Amino acid sequence: MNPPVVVTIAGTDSGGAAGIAADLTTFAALGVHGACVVTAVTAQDTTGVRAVHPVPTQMVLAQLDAVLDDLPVAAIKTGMLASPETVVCLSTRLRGLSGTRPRLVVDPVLVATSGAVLGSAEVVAAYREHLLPIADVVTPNEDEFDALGRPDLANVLVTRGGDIPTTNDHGTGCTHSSALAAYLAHGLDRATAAARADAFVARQLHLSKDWTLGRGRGPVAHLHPLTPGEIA
Ligand SMILES: Nc1ncnc2c1ncn2[C@@H]1O[C@H](COP(=O)(O)OP(=O)(O)OP(=O)(O)O)[C@@H](O)[C@H]1O
Ligand SMILES: Cc1ncc(COP(=O)(O)O)c(N)n1
Repeated sequence: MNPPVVVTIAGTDSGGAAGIAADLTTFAALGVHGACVVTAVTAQDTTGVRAVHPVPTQMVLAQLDAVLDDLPVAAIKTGMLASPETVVCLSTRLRGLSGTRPRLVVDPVLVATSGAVLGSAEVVAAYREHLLPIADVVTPNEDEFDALGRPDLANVLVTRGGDIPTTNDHGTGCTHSSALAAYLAHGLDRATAAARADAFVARQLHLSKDWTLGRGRGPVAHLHPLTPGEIA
């Protein structure tokens, strides 16, 4: 039987903790086929974001069209969208889809765990006007919820960290929203998918809580460790 297909529309993180790397490994862990549309390349590590190179909007749309024209997409997750044009054009494209529209999870990545600002005021305005109204679920953290003007919408699910003591939390928001999209693609309702996504992230944070990767906020584990016998 075919796995459900989920697309992430997001940026890269050269340190492998957040963005596309987190999304695709989370999809693999949860049994969905992952496709990816790259919106920006970041030079980033566990300590911060050094540089951002946005992908031109036309190239973002070309990637998305290639995926949508060919694959039976069950769910889409958006992460860092990098420019207001990309937010607006993407929203227009998604709103115009005919047939059964894929479930849409919008993680409005505006502030990184390191504190770096990843979305300008223009990006925020484009989210509010164009993307939030068509999302099934929007998953801002507290800072992003504030930046968006605390929208009073039924589809907004504010994420609030948790009580696992760890500083290895770089990529948790990406992992969480990707898990939510994967569970929706498997056919779960929103409340069940959200509860499962919380449980998945908690388990992954436990797996990586004692890692000492990098000098800053280390990556959350995205996959499950294989036993030595399974690897060799
Ligand atoms: N320390 C923790 N203990 C338990 N669960 C956690 C912890 N940190 C994060 N989570 C889980 O991960 C989810 C996302 O976390 P959080 O809101 O901190 O992400 P973020 O990286 O700030 O999000 P974004 O991608 O929107 O910037 C939370 O809803 C929660 O389920
Ligand atoms: C490319 C990219 N996408 C998303 C995030 C946010 O993730 P986090 O909030 O864990 O820093 C990031 N830092 N980089």
